[in-house]
Amino acid sequence: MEEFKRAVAKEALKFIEDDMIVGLGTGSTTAYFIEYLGKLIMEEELEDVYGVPTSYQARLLALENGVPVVGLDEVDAIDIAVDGADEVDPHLNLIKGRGAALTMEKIIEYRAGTFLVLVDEGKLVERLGQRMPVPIEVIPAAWRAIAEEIEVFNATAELRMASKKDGPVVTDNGNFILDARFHRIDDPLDLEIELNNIPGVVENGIFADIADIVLVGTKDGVKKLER
Ligand SMILES: O=C(CO)[C@H](O)[C@H](O)COP(=O)(O)O
Repeated sequence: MEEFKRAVAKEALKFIEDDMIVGLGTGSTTAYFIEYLGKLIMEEELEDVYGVPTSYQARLLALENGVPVVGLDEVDAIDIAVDGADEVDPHLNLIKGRGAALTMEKIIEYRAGTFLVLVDEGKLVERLGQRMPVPIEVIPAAWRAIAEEIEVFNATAELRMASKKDGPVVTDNGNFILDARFHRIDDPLDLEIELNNIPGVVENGIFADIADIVLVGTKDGVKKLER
């Protein structure tokens, strides 16, 4: 799997040109991309490329690897955003947010000229929710009420607990994460909108209709899927 991640991260570099503003995703696959991007910038093979991080993780990695960072409010536009995903369906709808960075990821990726997704073939599914729950970022005070309300969608939601901290995961925005398992997701776009209509929901991890290109690491090399 690490080999596939490195392969798609390398392939993603072909999409980056001088003078680009690049949205920097979160997770282990994007970490390779940030590392390789930093190398090209340090070797002056790419000039005037700036990264807009989607998380503290992406920001720290960018700084560590020599990718200059700017905030979303400092740029006029984002040329391309590069990020991983947890599931990809045949229409290139995604589930994201295992790393709890889904809100900033969606804010940046929605606005990118091109949204490029990097996955290995194990992330391809016939239907979203087949393997992974849908992460939902919620205002802390509302977590229990929202977890109960989500049952209306034939789903169960669990508060995500931290592993190196006592208590729940707290996102970069100071919120909690609910991981919701749906019996069946027939219409990802509809569910994405419905979930965001619940008061107290900040954002959810369904990314319907926004991925432009998905690079898939397979044992036969990197495959390109386009919408
Ligand atoms: O959505 C994410 C973080 O919020 C990640 O992009 C997603 O979980 C994929 O991560 P990885 O590349 O480590 O498998």
